Amino acid sequence: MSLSIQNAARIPPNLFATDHRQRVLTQLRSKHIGLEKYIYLGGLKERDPNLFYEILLSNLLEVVPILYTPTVGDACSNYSHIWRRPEGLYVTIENKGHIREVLRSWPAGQAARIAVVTDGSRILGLGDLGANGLPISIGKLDLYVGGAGIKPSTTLPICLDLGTNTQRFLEDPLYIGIRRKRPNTPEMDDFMKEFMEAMKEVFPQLLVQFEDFSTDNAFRYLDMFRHQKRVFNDDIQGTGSVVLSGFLNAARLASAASGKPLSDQRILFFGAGSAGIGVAKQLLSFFTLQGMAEEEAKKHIWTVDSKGLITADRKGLQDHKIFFARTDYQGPPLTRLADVINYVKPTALLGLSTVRNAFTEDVVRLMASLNTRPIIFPLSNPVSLCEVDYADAINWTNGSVIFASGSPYKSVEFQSQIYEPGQGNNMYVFPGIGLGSILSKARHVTDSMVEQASIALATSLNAEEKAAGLVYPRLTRIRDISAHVALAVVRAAQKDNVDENTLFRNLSDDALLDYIKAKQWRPTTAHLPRL
Ligand SMILES: NC(=O)C1=CN([C@@H]2O[C@H](COP(=O)(O)OP(=O)(O)OC[C@H]3O[C@@H](n4cnc5c(N)ncnc54)[C@H](O)[C@@H]3O)[C@@H](O)[C@H]2O)C=CC1
Ligand SMILES: CC(=O)C(=O)O
Ligand SMILES: [Mg+2]
Repeated sequence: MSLSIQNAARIPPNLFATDHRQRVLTQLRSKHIGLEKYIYLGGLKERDPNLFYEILLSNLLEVVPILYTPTVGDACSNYSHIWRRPEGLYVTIENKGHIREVLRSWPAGQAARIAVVTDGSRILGLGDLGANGLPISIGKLDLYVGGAGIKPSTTLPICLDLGTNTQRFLEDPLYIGIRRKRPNTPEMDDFMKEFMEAMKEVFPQLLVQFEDFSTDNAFRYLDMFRHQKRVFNDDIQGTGSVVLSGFLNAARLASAASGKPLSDQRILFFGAGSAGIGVAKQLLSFFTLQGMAEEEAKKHIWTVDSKGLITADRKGLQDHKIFFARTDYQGPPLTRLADVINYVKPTALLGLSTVRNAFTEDVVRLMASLNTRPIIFPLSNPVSLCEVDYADAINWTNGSVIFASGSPYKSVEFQSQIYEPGQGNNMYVFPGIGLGSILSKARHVTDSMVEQASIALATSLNAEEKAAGLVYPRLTRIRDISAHVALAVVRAAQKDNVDENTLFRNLSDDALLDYIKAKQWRPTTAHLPRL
């Protein structure tokens, strides 16, 4: 018997590709725990990557919350226990001195175009998970493939294993990382410099997305490398971009309801870490795009951290908090959120604090009493750390809230009406920022590329989405949206003269959009399991 006949005989006679897709979905749906679904999908990706991406693309609303927030949070928290096979690259502090060789071991070699790199020190809002952080890099890259059509073989998930300061992992016999505490700043700086140099040498075309570094290091390494390398920070820039976008649409809805000018927005940030300050800086554009000077725009933004309203007279203020520290508040420290709201009278309350249910009934009702349509964005991930649940926000505002959360919520029925939440998550922009940067071979990711991505997303709502009062487009359109975002990113790269690939300069927008869409990788359909 020939080998091919032997192989064919291993496929059951009545196996058809369409049925098999349904079989896979049935198997997935038979699992009732998120983490089990995550493990199942990981196995599917290993067995049949094509089918995995097909299932992802045709069931985005069901599958994204498993591969990404919230379930990826469980996967990271438990990664040492659920680990099955190598899925990405670990570069450890012990590799210092020969990081190039470690990078060269990546099977796809120079084909890599996009790497998501975490050091596991602040995974979502779950803290220092050390080497368990790898699934966040994998999940983000699944969205690059699903959302933007980046070819799977060109993606590179990396976890930098520099140790962990979380004692329970150091004591866990199954912990997969190096058993040591994290290095001090000079040691980490040396490591990061060697790592980034080696990345550029081994993968000259590669764009690096920094992900879930603890706040100080997030700002530090973005500042250190952004003007030398192809790199951006998703938590600072990606989140800034996506929230500006949702905010542009939310402010229009609020302004239409109140009759007040758009520029009257007063924005209160609850949480002032990499995400909070990253978003606050990007939201300055909301005002400057309307012609306001930056100094004036800054006056429309207040920030709160675990010690209360951030004021310039506070001792030992971390560097990243200084820019928005208020100089105009005199009085005792304002530590209760309700007191800060009574003082600031915000039109918008944005949560990036990791504090579950911090937006209590009092707080939400207070926002509703101050505004016809209060903008409330509880953006902390995963759902277990969200500042307020959607159903509560709808109930406590009698349906008037304009809402977007970091992790997904289901629609809510209130007084016989269905309300649909927005999801203000950087997943709406990083795939398009990456795609546009890769296609234009951008030397750097400039501020204008990030801002234009945001505007492209904000203007991508179709008539039906606008009529439904949404602030973000539906996720099911993510491929199309990412293509529009990528187009805006390419154009901004050209204006900033950072496009090494200048071939697109003479193309019309329509022609370039067609080109981008044609470049999007798609899984082949109607196949049977591989032998
Ligand atoms: N929706 C999205 O796309 C994104 C959401 N995030 C989420 O944002 C959250 C924060 O991330 P980072 O800024 O990097 O973390 P971080 O830990 O640096 O920042 C948290 C901030 O919240 C403040 N805070 C903590 N407890 C508080 C309390 N009781 N009252 C007031 N403020 C308090 C801290 O002082 C700090 O300023 C995480 O949950 C993360 O998942 C981050 C990036 C993107
Ligand atoms: C969404 C994301 O990047 C975060 O929560 O860190
Ligand atoms: Mg992140």
